[in-house]
Amino acid sequence: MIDIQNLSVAFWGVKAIDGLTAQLSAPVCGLIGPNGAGKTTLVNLLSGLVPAAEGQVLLNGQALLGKTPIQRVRLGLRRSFQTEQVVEDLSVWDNVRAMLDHVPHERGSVKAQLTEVLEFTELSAVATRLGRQLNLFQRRMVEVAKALVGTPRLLLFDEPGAGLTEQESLLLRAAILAIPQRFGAQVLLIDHDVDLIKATCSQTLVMDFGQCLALGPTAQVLDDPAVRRAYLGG
Ligand SMILES: Nc1ncnc2c1ncn2[C@@H]1O[C@H](COP(=O)(O)OP(=O)(O)OP(=O)(O)O)[C@@H](O)[C@H]1O
Repeated sequence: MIDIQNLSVAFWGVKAIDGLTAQLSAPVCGLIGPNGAGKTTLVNLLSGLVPAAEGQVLLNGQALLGKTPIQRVRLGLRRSFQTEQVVEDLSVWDNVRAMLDHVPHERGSVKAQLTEVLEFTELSAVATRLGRQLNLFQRRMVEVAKALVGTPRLLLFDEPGAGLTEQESLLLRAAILAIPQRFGAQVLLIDHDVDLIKATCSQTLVMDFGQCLALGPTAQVLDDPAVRRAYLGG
């Protein structure tokens, strides 16, 4: 559960997030909005990369703001970036294993955990392949696998579907949908692919000019005339 209370983030006096209040409780939540709406700023704020000017954010009841990025990782917060952070000279196995050096891991042995997340992300067959030998989809799935090791509680996925083929997008969709139950983590998904949002997110927050334009069940939100005007061009 992400509880955002009256949150503002400013860059040089310009408010990228402006008094945002939202309770995101669904297992998979969508975050959409036009370019410049403040979506990436919100993810950066949650991960501890930018400070808040005011407000509060609670993750499962625990205050996030004021904690360092690594303290947030230890609380179970994980994120993927728009540009994948795969180490080119490390194998898939070692890319994911490197993440385990930084996170508490209680679920069985290292080997068992890596085997589990590589199987879940359909990367077992390429576990020994180097980062630079992977295609875009495999690189994206390495990001997902890295987010799943340890004890994740909240996964922030920033446009994981961008540039994927329809078939790859379907595989990603199935993985995202299965995460909450299989790993006990909530997912916050930013993507411009409305079909991906519709298929995976039961609750969606629409941001515009750093504010909440709409929040609620995804189908209802996407039908909202204000959302259609601001974002869907209808
Ligand atoms: N580091 C920064 N310095 C100054 N302004 C910034 C910075 N980061 C973001 N902004 C501004 O904050 C606003 C929100 O940007 P943000 O990247 O969060 O939007 P977004 O919704 O993620 O957009 P997109 O869909 O294009 O990724 C924009 O006006 C942007 O120019």
